[in-house]
Amino acid sequence: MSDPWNTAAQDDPWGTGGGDSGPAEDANNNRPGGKGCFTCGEEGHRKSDCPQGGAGGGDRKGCFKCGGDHMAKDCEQPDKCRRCGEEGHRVAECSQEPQTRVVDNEDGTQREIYVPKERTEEQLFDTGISSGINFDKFDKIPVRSTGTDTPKPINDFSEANLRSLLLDNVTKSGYTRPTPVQKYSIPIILGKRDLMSCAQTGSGKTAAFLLPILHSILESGCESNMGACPQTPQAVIVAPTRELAIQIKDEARKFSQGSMLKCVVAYGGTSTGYQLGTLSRGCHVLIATPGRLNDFVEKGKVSFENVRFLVLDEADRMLDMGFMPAVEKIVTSGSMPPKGERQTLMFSATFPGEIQAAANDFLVNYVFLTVGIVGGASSDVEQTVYEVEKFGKRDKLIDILDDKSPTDRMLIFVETKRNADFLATFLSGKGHPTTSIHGDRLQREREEALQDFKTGNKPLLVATAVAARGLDIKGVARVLNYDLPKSVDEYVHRIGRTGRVGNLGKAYSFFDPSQDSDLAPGLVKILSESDQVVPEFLSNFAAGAGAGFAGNDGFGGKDIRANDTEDADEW
Ligand SMILES: Nc1ncnc2c1ncn2[C@@H]1O[C@H](COP(=O)(O)OP(=O)(O)OP(=O)(O)O)[C@@H](O)[C@H]1O
Repeated sequence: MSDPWNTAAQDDPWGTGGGDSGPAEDANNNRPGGKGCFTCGEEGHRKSDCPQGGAGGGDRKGCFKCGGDHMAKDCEQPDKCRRCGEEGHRVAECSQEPQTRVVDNEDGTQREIYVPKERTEEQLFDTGISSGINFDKFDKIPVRSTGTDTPKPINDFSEANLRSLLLDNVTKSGYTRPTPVQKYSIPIILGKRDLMSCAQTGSGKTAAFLLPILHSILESGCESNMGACPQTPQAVIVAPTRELAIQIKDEARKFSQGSMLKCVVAYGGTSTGYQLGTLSRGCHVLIATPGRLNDFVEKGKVSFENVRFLVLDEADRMLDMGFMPAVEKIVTSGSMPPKGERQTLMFSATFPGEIQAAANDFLVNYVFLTVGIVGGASSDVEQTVYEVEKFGKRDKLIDILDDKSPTDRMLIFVETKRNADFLATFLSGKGHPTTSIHGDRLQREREEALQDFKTGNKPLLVATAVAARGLDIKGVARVLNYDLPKSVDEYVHRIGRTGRVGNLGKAYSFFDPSQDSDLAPGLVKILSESDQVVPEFLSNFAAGAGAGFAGNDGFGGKDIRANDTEDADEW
């Protein structure tokens, strides 16, 4: 019988179609362990380039066990498991868990095939941040929705008629009341409407889309789908970074615990074979970064034919210049139901007008929901901006560190990957246990760095923008913009890693006039809107920069549709 998950694939370490770690990881047809061409057994080329023919349609097929001129099934050598290396069974029958391993590349270098560790069910309930002293103030934040026939908000989770299993898990997560974005978004999504939802960082947007989606899928009854190929998830959630995708998957697993529902994550830098193996066991909700998602669709392992919900988390980041082509590819993929047939949901704390215009193409008759100021900073974050020139930054950082308890966690943002490593080494040398996260680190190192930071083993984390969005980490008391970002929206996301769900936090920023003067007007606006002290030097730079700033436009932001006033409710 043919095996759609390719369990006998020659280049498949987990029996599921591949195991490399880059986005196009299975495209190379590398032999296990990198030992030569599959067709002729020679090293130095791939089977697709083999002069004897091969992947390109040639009829010679070298045995993947011994390299001989016959099919593997006719080989006299015993089967050897590609996972544990033992004879007598194949990978599909192996009882050992897949593990991270290092393989040789054709060019003599090595690469790591990373298999992440799954959180246990109990650990899932341990990760969320407990609500803080200002949680009740959330209810005072003005909420506005525009669009026709907008479903009315709920005041309590019980009013949403969610499945009891979900309500139990919400209670087990420590949620007593919905946050404003949850009060409004849950009934809108349950009312089968498209939604563009904008609410401040750390205000519970993840549960706002997960709960109604999980409810709807559970209501319709979820088949196991075990072994089906392609897998046909009912919900696809796209996130801009790997760590955010993992976090959303863990939240989805947490809320659906005790049900048949399968929530699977797919992201780059990790063994595709391992991820496909997980996927092959069934998938109702797929959370993914765009590159890996498109890769799986192209490989025929995922089809969107059953998609009822498409979520773009951090929607503005998903639709900015860098991500737009990948997102368009997902949305226009042949199997994706057209807008109107699927529900499309977008969430972020920032929504610039041009991004709303782009988003318009993906939504139909949508509700535009704003909780507070579009693009506004959380008022629970105390913001301080220092004027510091490039060469004064390190001393100023040490001053700030000396002023904090050594166990307080602080997230330090820098602009370049090189500087992240450099600063982490410098701080470690000064006796401050520090780790770093950025795009040049191996995925295993990235996840280990986050874990070290979360546990407090390394209370300082130096990061590039990769950690700016969505990450929800307990006990982050302070954020420092060692280098300020280029846009004020990115500033809002960065400082939003602290001061979450009603907890208080502090954000420091080093304003270097030679680099950051264009940001001054935007910063002044953000600081003023969130009742922070605006330093005189910053006002002066802002006045000098003139009208260069085109940021948000105050409370409620603006629904870019012409009928902004139609059926507008303000609460
Ligand atoms: N109703 C609630 N009661 C208490 N805690 C909640 C509630 N809803 C969410 N939380 C917790 O609040 C924290 C922040 O939630 P979440 O990460 O969804 O925020 P967000 O709005 O998506 O933030 P960001 O814009 O930074 O991505 C999480 O730890 C979550 O578990």
